[in-house]
Amino acid sequence: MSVIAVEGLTKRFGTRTVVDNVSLSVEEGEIVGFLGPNGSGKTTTIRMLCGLLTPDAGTGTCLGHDVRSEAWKIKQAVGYMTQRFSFYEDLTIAENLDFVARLYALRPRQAHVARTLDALGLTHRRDQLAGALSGGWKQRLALAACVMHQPRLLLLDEPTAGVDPKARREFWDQIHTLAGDGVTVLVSTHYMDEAERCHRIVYISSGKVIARGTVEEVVANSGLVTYVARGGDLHALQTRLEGVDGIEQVAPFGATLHVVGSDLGRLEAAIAPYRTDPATAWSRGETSLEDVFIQLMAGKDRP
Ligand SMILES: Nc1ncnc2c1ncn2[C@@H]1O[C@H](COP(=O)(O)OP(=O)(O)OP(=O)(O)O)[C@@H](O)[C@H]1O
Repeated sequence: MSVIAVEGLTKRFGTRTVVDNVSLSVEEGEIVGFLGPNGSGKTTTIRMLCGLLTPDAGTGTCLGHDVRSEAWKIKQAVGYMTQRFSFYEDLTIAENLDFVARLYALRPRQAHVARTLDALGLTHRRDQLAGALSGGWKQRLALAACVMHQPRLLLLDEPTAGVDPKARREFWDQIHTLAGDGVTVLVSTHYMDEAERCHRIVYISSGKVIARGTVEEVVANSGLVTYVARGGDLHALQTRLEGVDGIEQVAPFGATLHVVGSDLGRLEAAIAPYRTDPATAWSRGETSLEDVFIQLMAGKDRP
């Protein structure tokens, strides 16, 4: 049985439908990335999955519990990390975890706290005040608090926002270790490198799922083709290429310019006049996940 199996989840706030007919199926041990622009409905979907919001329409289960009638069972069973983890800044790491252990009525409490500190590499910092921790260590404490009751499903809402790359890398190593032990993870993120660390991704826009699959599948299904220009005055070239028929995106990447279109023939025709400049070398490039997301976001804005 899938760990998450929901169909047609819908949520309205007033007259606005912010989650519109979302279906998701996630298997044990899978890490699924949940992506989409700000306000697209990721948090609202996650809150329906963890039993904090009742869907206006749709059915399904999380960890085998019904999302409508057994929300209280889901709340106890999942590990949910909110965008803003709140903890007591004037308590130490160990004291914060002890408090969480009380909330979940874990016994023996000290053993649960010690095991979690150890698993998350927090033992040597157990007596540090939470308020004095750097962003990365705060996130690690947040993860510790959400895994201490050993949930089989983690719902993580932008867990690494504002955290430096090294701490994000370590955080993701922890996520993969947990998944290796069979824990299932649904994680929302705006970071492309994090999307690439997921087994699968689901992209939501205006409350609707508009792309899903492995990163390779999502890139391939986008149908986008990319040329890379190198050398010469790339800034001037960018200005000239923007808005040219057949070219949908022009973006600098380091010392190169990525030129993206959705039709190879039209893209090649569009760049042909500029390929005569000997200062600039052109080659076919890999379309990036970021190119695809920019395209998906642009599509949303079209009438
Ligand atoms: N309780 C609420 N009442 C009214 N509108 C809400 C409520 N919660 C969320 N919304 C609106 O629903 C839409 C979706 O919000 P949601 O937080 O689910 O998006 P998100 O994809 O998580 O965004 P972000 O990436 O910025 O976190 C937004 O327009 C938001 O303002």
